[in-house]
Amino acid sequence: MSRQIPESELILNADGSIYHLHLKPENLASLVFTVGDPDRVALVSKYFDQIDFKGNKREFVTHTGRLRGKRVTVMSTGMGTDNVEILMTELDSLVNVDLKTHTVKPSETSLEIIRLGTSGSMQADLPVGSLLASEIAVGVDTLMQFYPKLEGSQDWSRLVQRTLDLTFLPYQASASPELLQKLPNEFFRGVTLTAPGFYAPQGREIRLKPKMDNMIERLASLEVSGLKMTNFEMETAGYYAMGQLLNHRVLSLNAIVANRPTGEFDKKAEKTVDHMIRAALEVYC
Ligand SMILES: O=P(O)(O)O[C@H]1O[C@H](CO)[C@@H](O)[C@H]1O
Ligand SMILES: O=c1cc[nH]c(=O)[nH]1
Repeated sequence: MSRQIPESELILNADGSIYHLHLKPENLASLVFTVGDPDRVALVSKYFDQIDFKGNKREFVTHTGRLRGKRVTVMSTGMGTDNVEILMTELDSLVNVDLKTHTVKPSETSLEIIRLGTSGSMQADLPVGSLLASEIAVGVDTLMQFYPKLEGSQDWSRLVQRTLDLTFLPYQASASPELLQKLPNEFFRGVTLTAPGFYAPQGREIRLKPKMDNMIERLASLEVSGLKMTNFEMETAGYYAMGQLLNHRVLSLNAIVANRPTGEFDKKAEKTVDHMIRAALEVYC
């Protein structure tokens, strides 16, 4: 008999749904698209053939339905890896924990989770309007200081730690190879820096000057095994690390809406995001 998880650790709402996501197991499909912005959920589910469930709590808005006969969920997460930790843990609990007995189920279920997010390019020749799949992500947040050590190469983590003179070791994790290999060639492949903020942690200056000079140039010139770092966003490394630890297949797709070296923002960002959504639904549904 596995450990009984205290009700203060696996918290359920009065209706039996899981604490933050406000979902019951039957509300979730095994293919889950995630977006940061709650308003983007409907921009994905409008392409479903039918929507059978709608729910929301805080920044977590969920629609579940069917597309071409396949059951599919889309949900929003808000911004940042702190939200991703909640999302991944509660999604995992919905499929791998018996919510009635508060015990881990004897057999494990693996979800397919695909992030459809926006991102800023670090490379002048990765223009706004492009689509990019994060092959590797490096998290410069401290989430993984609290979880077991990740398997696999941490070469990028050490290089980024030295380059940014960080007092802690960042973490590195990869996309699901099965999900990645299904993508058409119009998606660039890249190495993504997951930042714990949008402004100084991505080298932006409004009134406050980032502590670090030339952050974008420094990161963009790094190379490991012939790969360069390509883009900034705020969730992917959290997804990949939690996915690896919990055995779910995860892929992060990015609509490039800003080019940091050229200073350009995508005037057709909504179209670029829609293009990414349609391409992803075509491949995975
Ligand atoms: O467009 P989303 O999915 O929110 O993703 C990106 O946009 C937000 C910042 O504007 C961060 O969440 C970042 O990761
Ligand atoms: O530059 C960008 C654009 C979108 N999201 C980010 O996190 N950074």
